Amino acid sequence: MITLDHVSKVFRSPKDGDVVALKDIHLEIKRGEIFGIVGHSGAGKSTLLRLLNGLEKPTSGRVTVDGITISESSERELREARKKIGMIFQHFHLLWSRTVWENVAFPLELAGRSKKEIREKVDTLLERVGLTHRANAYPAQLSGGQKQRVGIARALANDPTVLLCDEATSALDPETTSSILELLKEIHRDTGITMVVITHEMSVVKRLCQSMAVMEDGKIVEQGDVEALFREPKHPVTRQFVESLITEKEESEQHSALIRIPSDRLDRLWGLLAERVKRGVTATILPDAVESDEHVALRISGPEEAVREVVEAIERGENRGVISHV
Ligand SMILES: Nc1ncnc2c1ncn2[C@@H]1O[C@H](COP(=O)(O)OP(=O)(O)OP(=O)(O)O)[C@@H](O)[C@H]1O
Repeated sequence: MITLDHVSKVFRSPKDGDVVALKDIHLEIKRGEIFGIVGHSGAGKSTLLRLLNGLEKPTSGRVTVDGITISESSERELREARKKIGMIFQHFHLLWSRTVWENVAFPLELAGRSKKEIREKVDTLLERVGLTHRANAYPAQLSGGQKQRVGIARALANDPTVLLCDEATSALDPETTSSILELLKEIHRDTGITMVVITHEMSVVKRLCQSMAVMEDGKIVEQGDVEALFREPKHPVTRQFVESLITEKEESEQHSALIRIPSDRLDRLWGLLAERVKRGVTATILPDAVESDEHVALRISGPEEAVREVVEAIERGENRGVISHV
């Protein structure tokens, strides 16, 4: 569906000299796939995406999208090709003086569709993204998530075969991100559209994409199946991205309970904990919270379910012992 064949891109600037944004990229994205491209800032992700809709031409190599050689197309051919390549952006890029309805109608007007066609299509798209009730609102009156829904409806106006997503959820809070990712998944399920998703958030790749490429310094350093790359990341940059997600997840899953027990019960507590340590439960004695030599305060930490089990077991087995929850 999408092929980049030995593509390089050099930006020539008389002031700053040459900037090599992409170096000998070879990439194939299958029809109907959701493909993630991750990398740190400046890795070349946006440049790669702009090559796919012909906003930039490669310095060398060939870019093909759905049978059209984008890298060799004329401006007129590109205008035609872009109708089939929708794009959504981090900052939405909506027309502020037009209503939601008029924003979605815009690409259809440009494509010369009849008024009736436009009316039907816009109504269907607004329903699809759940914004029928906001049709007459202006972008400034919408939440971030609603603005991105308008962006998605507009991108789908000409029934594209490819949807390019440039950091589409990076300006949104976690809850809104989830709802937009859900919407993109539904659209993919319903239409089979090929999606290219650029992001620096591994959680987005994990939830949305089937395959991915990791970029660094203008090159693809690793690519493949998302599950496989998460299971066995080889390149240090991939490992760094995977670890960033694990840390994020672990932090959100860590729970702790503070309890106070008689010191002479500690031995029995360690016995009880030993069975659970492999499930990620840890216990730390809190020296500052010790009120007397007879009692000790502990922090039990780990996954929520496992922490609850330990605390319940202490309460059950040593109910005379646990004085209180601190
Ligand atoms: N029009 C341009 N002129 C000169 N240099 C450019 C231009 N566009 C991009 N670059 C340079 O190319 C390199 C890759 O930039 P690009 O925007 O593709 O990276 P990115 O991975 O998308 O980063 P970010 O996430 O910060 O947007 C950078 O060094 C950037 O400064």
